[in-house]
This record gives sequence, C-alpha cells and structure tokens, in this order.
Amino acid sequence: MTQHTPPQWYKSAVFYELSVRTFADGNGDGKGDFPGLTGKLDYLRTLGVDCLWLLPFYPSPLRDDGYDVADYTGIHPDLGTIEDFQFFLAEAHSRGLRVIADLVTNHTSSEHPWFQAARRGPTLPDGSPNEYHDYYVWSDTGTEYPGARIIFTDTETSNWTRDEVCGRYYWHRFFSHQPDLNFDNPKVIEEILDAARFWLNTGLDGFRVDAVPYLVEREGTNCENLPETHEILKKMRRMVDTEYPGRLLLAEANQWPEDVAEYFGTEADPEFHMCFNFPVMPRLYMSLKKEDTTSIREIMGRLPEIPSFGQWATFLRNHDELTLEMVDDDERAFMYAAYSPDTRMRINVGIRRRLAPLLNNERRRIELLNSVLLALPGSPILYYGDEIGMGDDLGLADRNGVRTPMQWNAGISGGFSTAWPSDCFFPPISDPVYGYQRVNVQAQERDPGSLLQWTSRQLEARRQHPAFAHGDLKFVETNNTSVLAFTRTHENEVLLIVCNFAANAQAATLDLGEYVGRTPVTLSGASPFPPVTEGPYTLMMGRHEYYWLRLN
Ligand SMILES: OC[C@H]1O[C@H](O[C@H]2O[C@H](CO)[C@@H](O)[C@H](O)[C@H]2O)[C@H](O)[C@@H](O)[C@@H]1O
Ligand SMILES: [Ca+2]
Repeated sequence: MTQHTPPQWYKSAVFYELSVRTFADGNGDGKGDFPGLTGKLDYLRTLGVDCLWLLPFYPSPLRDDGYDVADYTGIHPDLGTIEDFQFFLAEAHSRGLRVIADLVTNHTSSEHPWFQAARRGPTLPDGSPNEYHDYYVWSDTGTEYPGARIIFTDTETSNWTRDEVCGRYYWHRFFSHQPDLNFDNPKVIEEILDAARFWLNTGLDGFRVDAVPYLVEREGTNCENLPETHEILKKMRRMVDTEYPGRLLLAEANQWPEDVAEYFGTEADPEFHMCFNFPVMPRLYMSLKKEDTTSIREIMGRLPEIPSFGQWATFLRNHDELTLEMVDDDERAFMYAAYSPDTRMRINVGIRRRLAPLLNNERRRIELLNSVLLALPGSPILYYGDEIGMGDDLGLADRNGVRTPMQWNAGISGGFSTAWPSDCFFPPISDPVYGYQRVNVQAQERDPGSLLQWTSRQLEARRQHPAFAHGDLKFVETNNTSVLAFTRTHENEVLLIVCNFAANAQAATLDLGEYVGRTPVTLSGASPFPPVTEGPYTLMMGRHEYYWLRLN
C-alpha cells in the first residue's frame, strides 16, 4: 500500500475501534496484546473495515482504561513491545489497513513523571524554579473557573483537588487522578507535539485526539471550545500537514453542532480532518423508540457547512457510555426511561450498554440502525464486538461492562485467551443470551445469515457505491414521520435510502418529483421497484425495514 495516500482516504474509510487489551491475547496471560491483534488482522480485512482506531496502549496505571497516560512514548508492558507494535503496523499496512491511535492531550495520569515532579512546587529546595510545576494548572484556593461543569458527575465533586505534597490545588476536568496539562505553557504544547511525532514516525496513520474542548481555562467562561484551545489545535494540524502530510486528525469534541463544526477550522486555517457527530447519535436511538424520525432530520439540518477536506465520523456505540450530553433535559429523561430500565445501566450523563442489549437483541433493529449509520454522511466507526452482537456486563465498574473480551469461538475464554476466564483482564461474557458459547465469530463465519456476514455484505455494498462516502445529502419529504428517506448524490449516482423506524408495517408516500422516470433498484439483488412517475410514490415497509436503492 502506498502509505498515507490518497490525501483524503479517510472520507471513504470505515473505521473499527478496538482495545488491544481485550481483543486477542497472544501469549496466554489473559491480557490482549499486539501479537494477538496481529493474528486477527485477516479477520478485520475480511470484515471489510479500512482503518483501525486503537484505544490507548501506553504505559498507565489503568485507572481510566489507559486514558490516564504515564508515558506518551511507550507501550504498556502487558500489550507487548515497541517491536511488536511495529510488526503489527507493518502487517496491517501490508493488508491495506490503516491504523490510528488515541492521543490523550488534555491530561496525564497523576503517576506521569511530569506530575510527580510538578508536585514538588514552583521552587525546588535549592531555590531554582521547578519547570514541571508549570506543566499543570495550579491554584492556592481551588476556587477559579466556577463556570466549568463537572464531566464525571458520578465520581467527582470538583474540578480542583488539593495535592498534599505540593499544598496547592490542581485542575482536572475528568478523574482527580488525571491532572490537566497547562496549555498556556508553550513547553507543554511542544511535549504533546513531540509525542505525536514519535508515533507518526513509526508510520501510524493519525490520531483520535481525546477530549479536545478542554485544553485551555479562562475565568468567566465554561472553559470549553475557547479560541485559545482552537489556536493550539491549529498548530497541531500545521505540524501534521507540514511534517506528515496525509495523516489524520480526528477530534473527540462532544459538543453541539455549531461548536463541534469549529473543530474543522477553515480551508485556509484547518484544524481537524474529522469530528465525531455526537449530536446525531442519541437521536438515532430516540427515533427508534419514539417511532418518529423528526429529530434526526432536525439535527442533521443543524450541522453547519464544513470545509472541503472535512468529514464527519458517525457511530452508534463506543467504549464509553452512550452519552446523553447532546440532548435536552426532556430528551435525556426519555432516553433514560427507554434504554436504562435498571439504574445500574446509568453512569455520569449516559447509559453504559452495548448496541445489541440496547436494542433488545432484535436483529431487525440492529440492522436498521446500522443501515442508517452506514448511509448517513460521514465515515462510520464500528465498535469491536458489535458486528457479532456482543452483550455487556453490568457487574463491572465504570464503563468496563462494554469493554469485555472479544468473543472468537466457543472454546475456553471465548478464544480470546488460553487463560481461564477468571484470569482474563475482564472476564469474557458467558451468560446464556450473549455468552461466547453462543455469540462468537467462528459460529457466525459459518452462518451466512449471521449478523457478522450481514455487516460484511453491507460494508461491501457501501464500498461499491461511492455516493455513500462522498454524496450530498438531501432528505426526501414523506407523509409518515416514522419513515426516514434521503438521497445521497455523487456524480452520476443517486442512492435512495428509506428506513422504517416503526415496530409495525408502514406505508409512506415519498416526494420523488425530481426523479420522475427513474427506476429505484435494490443494491442487494438489483430488483427493480416501480418507476417514479408524476404521482406520489408509495412504499410499503415491514417493521424496522430499510431499503438501500439506486435511482437508475
Ligand atoms: O480521558 C478522559 C475521558 O476522555 C474521553 O471522554 C469522554 O468521555 C466522556 C464519557 O465517558 C464524555 O462525556 C466526554 O465528553 C468525553 O470527552 C474518553 O473517551 C473516555 O474514555 C475517558 O475516560
Ligand atoms: Ca497477553
């Protein structure tokens, strides 16, 4: 593969998010590792994804699943060596797979040597200044920036914590063991850029940059999306474009459309190539329960124009809770009632469940939401295990219930490891509905009707039709709000996507006036539907049915 070309490869890529620690164990110690992952690359290639997103794999005390980084340029010893990483990357590239990784910029672990040095205070015993103190954000009172909300509401009561060694308070937007870096210090910016350079020098294809809205703090603001933060991120992009052209920066900015779009920057002064479309995600689930797709149309209509290099990243689930930050209070209450009947399912501002359990393990619902995900503008990101309908484990703390080992077969520990389940990093799921004995890759590879094979076929269909990746979006008027219809148009191709979000059969009349004379043809099977005429175009749809059609 020619590395890092074409320049906008990410626009047609399907991403696959995984944790090395829970994907495949190569040495039988119960913890996933790079050799194990390397052994599964053919599976990922066959599935049909294009780019892997690796959750943090750096040395870490693992109090936030690796988002508490203790060394930006190392590999966590459980996961292998830098040579194992390089071999994995070369093997991925040789299969045409790209790889991006998390870059955790906002904070470090409190065990990072920078923070340990910072705790010694602004001045060292010999009277010289302690340059590391200024790597973090300190206060003598812990009263500054009262306008900043607390993000981990279930654990933290303040964004300030007093450090007993230093005798001062340090700032943290997430866990108190994750002190925020001080981005007003130019040395910190250089340290982070150097960490990025280290991995880009290995050949890594880019980063998902964690928690970007919170880099800079200013009194009198909510300390999110500040102009100073954007300036730093633009600097990062300039470094990448200058030194590593073709590599990708993807922003994790869990913000409203108007604010998230700012993270693309402009044509002249770009920031991120991609941003997650957080606002649309909960509305897909909400529409399903309400049997009303109005909110999807509204939020997509609210997305501002983005620069020509920009691409949205769409997703149904990830390693965190299903976040409900981007809905209003009534919608949040609706979502909690609809999708978290057991209070153990709730955490912070969201719901800690996987895709299949959220959708009652109903195949038609799972296919429907995936078919919308793959057809909306943006590059879809699949979360490992969702392609086989894995379940979750509410008995595990924090968000770990959605991070259990990948289920490869019905053997010991689901084929994840040769270690006993109790010796695995997290125990593999073994309940009667979602357990590895029943839900696993091997069984689904042998079953042409499986969710795995359906997913693979959908990805192939998506690849065959560039309008999915590059097409303009236009919603089609229907007389039935349960039915979402839209076109994706690219060059000579027009795709028509129609999805019934209702749990009962529906009839919907579509306004296809501008396509009179064209014949809708199914993408799978090439079956022609009645041609579009001057009159209303009525479709009958089964419950949770979807059509991917081409207008010939
Ligand atoms: O590194 C701290 C956290 O950063 C990311 O977090 C985000 O997740 C939150 C929900 O868990 C979300 O509400 C917030 O807007 C995000 O920035 C990362 O994905 C987390 O795993 C991590 O704990
Ligand atoms: Ca291992």
